[in-house]
Amino acid sequence: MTVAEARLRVRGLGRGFNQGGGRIEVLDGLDLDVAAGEVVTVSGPSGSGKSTLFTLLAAFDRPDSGSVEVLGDEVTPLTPWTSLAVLPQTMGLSEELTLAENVALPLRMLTTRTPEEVADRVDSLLGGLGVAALADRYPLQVSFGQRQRVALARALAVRPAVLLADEPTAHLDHASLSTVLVALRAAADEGTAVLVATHDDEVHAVADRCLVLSEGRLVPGLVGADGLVPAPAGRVETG
Ligand SMILES: Nc1ncnc2c1ncn2[C@@H]1O[C@H](COP(=O)(O)OP(=O)(O)OP(=O)(O)O)[C@@H](O)[C@H]1O
Repeated sequence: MTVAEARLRVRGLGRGFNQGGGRIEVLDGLDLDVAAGEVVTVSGPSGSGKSTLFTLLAAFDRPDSGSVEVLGDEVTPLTPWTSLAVLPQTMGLSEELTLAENVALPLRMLTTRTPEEVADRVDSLLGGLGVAALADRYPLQVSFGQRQRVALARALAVRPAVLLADEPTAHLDHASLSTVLVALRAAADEGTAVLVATHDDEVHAVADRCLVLSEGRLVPGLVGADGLVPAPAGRVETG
């Protein structure tokens, strides 16, 4: 993958923590490229460092070493959602706004769409994720899984260059899961580079590459619902 092709480019990422009088290096020279149009999954045993990695990729924390770039620019807390949209496990929806208003917010703030165009995009996203009927409710008036899909709609609203999604299917039934898989795949097909932390075999199945966090680096493979399994031939490449 060339520099121009990689929308998300991570080099030599390092992060360690002091623990019990010693120090553990959770990420140790991690490299990763994700190109436009790719869905890449990251899995790993509990404690392998997935949250640490996503926290650094989203610039919620600073690495000890290495770099994270989106579209050639170092990621910072000010990187706009049009470049890097983040779907954290906590989702971060505004409780004072309806679900439709939550999805409309980044469109209003970051794009020049007319109110009608914003409404159309919101309808389309909520419809695609099966939550259109809930548009006028507030986040605390819907289920966790419904909030999760609205948060995904909001993250995808501005067609970001890169989407980071942390366990986006963790609380979904099969029908809801399917809508999320379709939305992730559609976002990639429209050009977004999608990186998903997941242990869900159905997410692995729609991914272009599956990577496992092991000893502080990403290697081909996946950790699914049944634990660590070899990567399916032909679908997994190096990070
Ligand atoms: N702020 C911190 N201080 C000390 N140690 C930390 C800190 N944050 C994470 N760690 C340690 O770093 C390691 C990786 O943690 P992390 O939360 O990234 O793992 P994970 O793969 O996301 O785990 P899980 O799947 O259980 O959520 C763990 O050993 C954890 O105890």
